[in-house]
Amino acid sequence: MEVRARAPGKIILAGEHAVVHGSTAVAAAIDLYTYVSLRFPTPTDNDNQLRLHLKDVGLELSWTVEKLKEALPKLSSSNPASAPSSCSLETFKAITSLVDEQNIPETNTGLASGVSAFLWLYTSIHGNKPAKVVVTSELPLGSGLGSSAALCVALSGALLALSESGKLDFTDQGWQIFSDSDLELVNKWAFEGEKIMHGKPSGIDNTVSTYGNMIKFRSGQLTRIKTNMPFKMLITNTKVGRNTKALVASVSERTLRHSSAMASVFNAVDAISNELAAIIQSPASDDLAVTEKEEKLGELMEMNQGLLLCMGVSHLSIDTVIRVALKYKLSTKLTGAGGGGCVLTLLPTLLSGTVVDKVIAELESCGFQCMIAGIGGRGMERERRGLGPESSSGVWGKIMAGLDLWGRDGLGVG
Ligand SMILES: Nc1ncnc2c1ncn2[C@@H]1O[C@H](COP(=O)(O)OP(=O)(O)OP(=O)(O)O)[C@@H](O)[C@H]1O
Ligand SMILES: C[C@@](O)(CCO)CC(=O)[O-]
Ligand SMILES: [Mg+2]
Repeated sequence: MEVRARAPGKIILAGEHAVVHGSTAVAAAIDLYTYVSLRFPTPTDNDNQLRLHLKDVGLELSWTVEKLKEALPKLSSSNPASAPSSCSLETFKAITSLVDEQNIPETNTGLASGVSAFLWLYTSIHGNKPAKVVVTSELPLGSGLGSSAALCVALSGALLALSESGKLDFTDQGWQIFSDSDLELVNKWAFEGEKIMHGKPSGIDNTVSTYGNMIKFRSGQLTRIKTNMPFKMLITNTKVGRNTKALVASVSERTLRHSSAMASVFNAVDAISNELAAIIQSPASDDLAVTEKEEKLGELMEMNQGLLLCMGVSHLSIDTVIRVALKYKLSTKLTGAGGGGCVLTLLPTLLSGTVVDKVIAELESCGFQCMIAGIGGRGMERERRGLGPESSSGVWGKIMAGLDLWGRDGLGVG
C-alpha cells in the first residue's frame, strides 16, 4: 500500500526570529505544498533497502536494512511512534555518519540536515524496515517559505499513517484532513525533525504547516486566527541562498552580546505582532475601513522590517525589493529567516492590476522571481490510493513525475 501526505509552506507576517526568544509571531499557510509518498516493498519486490528520492534536487539515496541495524542498534521498537522523542547526541552522530556515506554533492551541503531529519523520523517511527520514500515540493527550498517544516510535517504525516503504534485513522480515498489529536502527534514529530535542521526552532513553521490557516504563536502555544480581511501579498524570491540554522544562531549570538538592547527589540516585535493580529481579526465594515486597516498593516510590516535589520538578518537584495516597492508606496518586509530568501509586499485591495504588473516587472528585471500565493489555506493532509505515482494522471501524478503544474519553470505564479 502507498500513502501520500502533503503539507503547505508558510509566510510569517510578523515576529520571525523574535519568536525564538519568546515574542509573539503571526504566520499563515500558503497554497504551495511539499508532497511525500511512502511505500513498503511487497515480498515479490525483494527489496532490502530504505530508499529516499529527493526529486527537487535530483538525489536518490539508499541504505540497506543491515546498515541501518548496525548503525542504529538501539532503535528497534523501544521508541513508540505515539510518543515523539528527541534525537540523542549518540544517535545524531550515527545518523550523521549514515548521511556522510552517501556522498551528497558539496553544492548541496544544506541537504544533509534534511536527510538527517528524514532518517531520524523514519527510523524512530518504522525502525529499519525497507521502504521507498519520494519527496517533491512546489516550494523554493531554503528561501524562507518553510520548506524544511513542510518536509518534516509531510514526512511525519505519511510515516504515522502506516505505523503500527501511532497509526492514524483514515479510510477514504482523496485528500483528507485529520482530527486535532492526530495533527498534534504529526506536529510533535515534525518539531523533532525541525530541531535537527534548525538547531533551535520556535515551532511556528511546523505548527502552521500542520494546522494551516493563520496562527498567532508564542512560546510553543498556538492561537488560531480567523481573518475578516482577505489581503494579498506579493512574494518576491531574491534567490539569494541562506540557511535558517545559521541565521537563528547569529541572532542568538547578538542577543548574548547586547542582551538589554535585544530584549527591547524583541518586546517591540511582540507588540507589533499582537497589533497586527488584532487588525487582521477585527471586522471591516466598508472599503474605507479596509483601506485604513491595510495602511496600518503596511506600517507594522515596515516597523518589523526595521527591527529585523537591528537583528542583523536583512540583506542588500531585500533592500532592493523594499526600494522598488516603495516607489509604488507599497510596504515590504522579509519573511522567514531572512538573509536573502523571500520578501513580502502588501498589495492593497484597491491597487490596480496595472500597478501590480509594473512592480512585478521591475522586480523581475532585477533578477528576482515574484508570485502571489493564496494565503491562509489548508494544513497537512493525506491520501491513499492504489495507483502508483507514475501511473496516476491527476495533479498528484504530475507532481510526482516532476512536471510543472503551471507549465513553466520554477514556482507557479498565481
Ligand atoms: N523538497 C525537499 N527536498 C529535499 N530537501 C528539502 C526539501 N525541502 C526542504 N528540504 C531541506 O530543508 C532545507 C532548507 O531549510 P531551511 O530551514 O534552511 O529553509 P526554509 O525552511 O525553506 O526557510 P525558513 O526556515 O526560513 O522558512 C534544505 O537545505 C533541505 O535540507
Ligand atoms: C527564523 C524563524 O523565526 C522562522 C523561520 O521561518 C525560526 C523559527 O521560528 O524557528
Ligand atoms: Mg526552515
